[in-house]
Amino acid sequence: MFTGEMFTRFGSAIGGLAVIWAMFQQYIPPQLREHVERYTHKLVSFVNPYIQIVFPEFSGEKLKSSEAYTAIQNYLTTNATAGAKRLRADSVKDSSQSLILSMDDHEEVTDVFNGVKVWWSSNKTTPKNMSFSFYPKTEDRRFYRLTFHRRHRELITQSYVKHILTEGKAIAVKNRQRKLYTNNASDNWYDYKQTKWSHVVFEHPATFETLAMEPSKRQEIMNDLKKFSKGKEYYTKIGKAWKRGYLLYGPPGTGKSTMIAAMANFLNYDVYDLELTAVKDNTELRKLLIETSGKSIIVIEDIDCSLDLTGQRKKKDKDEENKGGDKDNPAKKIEKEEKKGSKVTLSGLLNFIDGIWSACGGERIIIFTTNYVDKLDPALIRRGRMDKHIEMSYCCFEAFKVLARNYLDIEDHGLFPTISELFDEAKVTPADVAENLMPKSDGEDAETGLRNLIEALKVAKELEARKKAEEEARAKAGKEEQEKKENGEEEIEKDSGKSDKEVKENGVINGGMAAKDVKENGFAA
Ligand SMILES: Nc1ncnc2c1ncn2[C@@H]1O[C@H](COP(=O)(O)OP(=O)(O)OP(=O)(O)O)[C@@H](O)[C@H]1O
Repeated sequence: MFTGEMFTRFGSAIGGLAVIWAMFQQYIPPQLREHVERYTHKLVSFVNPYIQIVFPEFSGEKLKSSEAYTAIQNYLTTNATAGAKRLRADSVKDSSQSLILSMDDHEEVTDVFNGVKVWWSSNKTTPKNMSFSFYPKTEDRRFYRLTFHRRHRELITQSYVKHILTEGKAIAVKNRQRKLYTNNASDNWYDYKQTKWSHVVFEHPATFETLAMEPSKRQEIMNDLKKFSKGKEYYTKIGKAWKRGYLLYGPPGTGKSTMIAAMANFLNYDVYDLELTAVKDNTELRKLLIETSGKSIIVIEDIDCSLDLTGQRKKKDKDEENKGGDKDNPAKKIEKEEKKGSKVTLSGLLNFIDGIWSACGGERIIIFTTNYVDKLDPALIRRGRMDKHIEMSYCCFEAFKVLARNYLDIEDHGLFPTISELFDEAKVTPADVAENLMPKSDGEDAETGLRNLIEALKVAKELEARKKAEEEARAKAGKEEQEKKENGEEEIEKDSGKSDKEVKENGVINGGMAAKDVKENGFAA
């Protein structure tokens, strides 16, 4: 127990030390002071069994932000701040809503690794008389200090520090604000009309859980993506660039864009939405490719409309040109040039997908989408380039159940059997189904949505039946026409056979008659 007397003694001892320290600072020459301080430190560390490692926020000659510091910050924020009493809240760049909590200055937390306890403290120093500073905004030098017992030196320096850095980096990848990039023409005068990536925060809510498609197909895609994202060693082993191409095809509204968002969220990748028509030429395309980061999905939507990439269309254009069509029609020519807008060629695009540059910068997924897969040049989508072809098709009952869960919060309903039957005969896209299920007013119940859908399915079924009947009628008419043609030809053949016979028997063809006449009458017709 402290008594009043002890407090007094303690106070006067501290006061005495402070006076000695002040005199030491003032009267002892700097060189001697340095020596004294050095030996004091040595003495203290000899007696003190604890070791300390300091991780400064900025390091190197150019005072670059230290990766280790950031990794430690992430690690401590996630794993150790539960024990901290004073936290600092910083807002996240590009997001007005998220905050990052980290240890406040001079706060200390503990961590345990393989049963060994360590101490982390967050500190800062403010250098005096800094006339010029490399530091952004502040002159404070922040650092983390790790303290541990010297008997664990090997474990901490060799395993724990490595563990912290790996974990911290993984947390950074997980927590990072993902971005959606698109290529726009630059506003700068010096590179006017060069396209550049610009970005916004990627915040699409689609996931594989909310994606309406057949469950086995969905699982197959998820497995494929997982295998790819963990396949660094495998790709190195087989000597192939770490990238994968997906072709998503199907009618509008079947969820191609939604699938891309779900893939990006599943893998935690950035998305580069490449507008090919805005790219000037192959060189610019390559430049854009090099600027993309790893862990990203590069998307070219509606590839069939993006460029004149199909062999057939090229051939058609050539034929037209040969006929002189566009040569004589300047307006048409200009219109065609404007439509082209870009000089990116098929070979330029193939190079983009699997040329030597496509291997730089880490793992990437390239996705093409199209509503008309038949229009694409087979070279563009052959396996190896577009490794996986995914058909996004009309809604089936299984896919509907996902949408019912998403939109109406129901797993089952008395109307489901009716809906299931209708799906067998009606072609509707998931977008149509979603639109019908979405409540139109507050308080609208699930049954109203389902009944709306049933009506829409009935209409679609009728349409489908009418289309089928029309097709059948057209096919029948075609067949009849063909038969008529064949019969007609037979008749003609019959007729012509008869006349041949007649000719043989009567010699009544012009030439024959003429010959006969000549013989009989002595003149030629
Ligand atoms: N499979 C699906 N799962 C969940 N929602 C879907 C699905 N398909 C479509 N939708 C809904 O329909 C809307 C349109 O879908 P999306 O844009 O993904 O279709 P798309 O096939 O890319 O169409 P387009 O070819 O016209 O670009 C989405 O916002 C989504 O709400």
